[in-house]
Amino acid sequence: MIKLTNISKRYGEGDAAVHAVRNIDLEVATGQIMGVIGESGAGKSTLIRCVNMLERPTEGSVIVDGQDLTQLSNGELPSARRNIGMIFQHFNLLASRTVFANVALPLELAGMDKAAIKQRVNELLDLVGLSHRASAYPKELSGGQKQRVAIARALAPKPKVLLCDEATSALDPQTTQSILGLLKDINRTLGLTILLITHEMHVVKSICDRVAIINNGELVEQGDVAWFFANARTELARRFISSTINLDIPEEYQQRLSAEPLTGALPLVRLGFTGETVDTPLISILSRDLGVDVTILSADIEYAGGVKFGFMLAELDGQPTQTQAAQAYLQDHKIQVELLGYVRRHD
Ligand SMILES: Nc1ncnc2c1ncn2[C@@H]1O[C@H](COP(=O)(O)OP(=O)(O)OP(=O)(O)O)[C@@H](O)[C@H]1O
Repeated sequence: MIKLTNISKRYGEGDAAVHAVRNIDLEVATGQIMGVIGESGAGKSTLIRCVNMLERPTEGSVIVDGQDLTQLSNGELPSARRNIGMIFQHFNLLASRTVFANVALPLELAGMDKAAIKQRVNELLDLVGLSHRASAYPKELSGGQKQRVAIARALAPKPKVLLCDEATSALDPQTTQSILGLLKDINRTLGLTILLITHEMHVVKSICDRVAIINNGELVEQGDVAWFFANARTELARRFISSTINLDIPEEYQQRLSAEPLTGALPLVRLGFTGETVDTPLISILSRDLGVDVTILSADIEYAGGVKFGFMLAELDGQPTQTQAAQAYLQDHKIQVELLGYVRRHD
């Protein structure tokens, strides 16, 4: 649905030039939710604004629904943009218009007749749960409600793609979750393709199917969300991931941890669950069939991108041959096993 090929965007010329985006290739399939994550200044806003030509890329092509937008003149862009809705961090509602009139605006501009506008706006307000606030003004709404109005307005021309520019960054955690839930619902019910940018990994984890990381204007890594959480290669990606997962080894265990398998010390392992992990009642099997007791120190197992993934820190208690067999069993079931060391028993 969206295909960016070799996109670069440079602001300014010569020594003062800023290369905000460099040689990015990115594809978002129809019906998918793709998240682009990066730190401040990485080039996220520039990239997403290139998708609807709010910024014209210096190089590369932007194909949305089969149409190369870089080939269109400024006069041809408005009609192509009807296929592409956009929402923003600060909502960008018109303060002088009611909720109803804000949502109606793109339909008025498209020349739709009044009765049809009324019907469509009412449908949209129903979809975003704001029918009861149709005659309110933006200043009378909460942040979450304002973003719902912005979503309804973006959906009014029935776009095939929705671009979300840090759409939840100005909202508190609970409101963020409700807006993300709404976006996911819309994605499912309308089959809408969504490209979002964010600096928060939990946004990606909550609703995205795929994720791409950008740094210094370049695409660093991309993949399915579940795969990514367990397999990310770069330090930056790991940093984003660990911002959502707390799997530190408790202090008390750190002190008793050694790299060598001292007599009587028990292996401490970090288990990684990915989209490929075979669903298995692993703790019962390790203890019943392999004679290994498992003590879970901490675990963060989540459901994202349609699969379970996450990590677990666990101590394996048994004879060395048994704990080795247990690790082999886990690996056979596509659980990643990282041996962190051996924990001495209390003196
Ligand atoms: N209109 C502009 N003129 C000149 N430089 C710009 C312009 N817009 C962005 N930049 C520069 O391009 C780089 C990327 O900015 P961009 O806003 O795309 O990053 P971002 O990842 O969205 O950051 P943030 O999360 O802080 O908004 C930055 O160095 C920024 O200063």
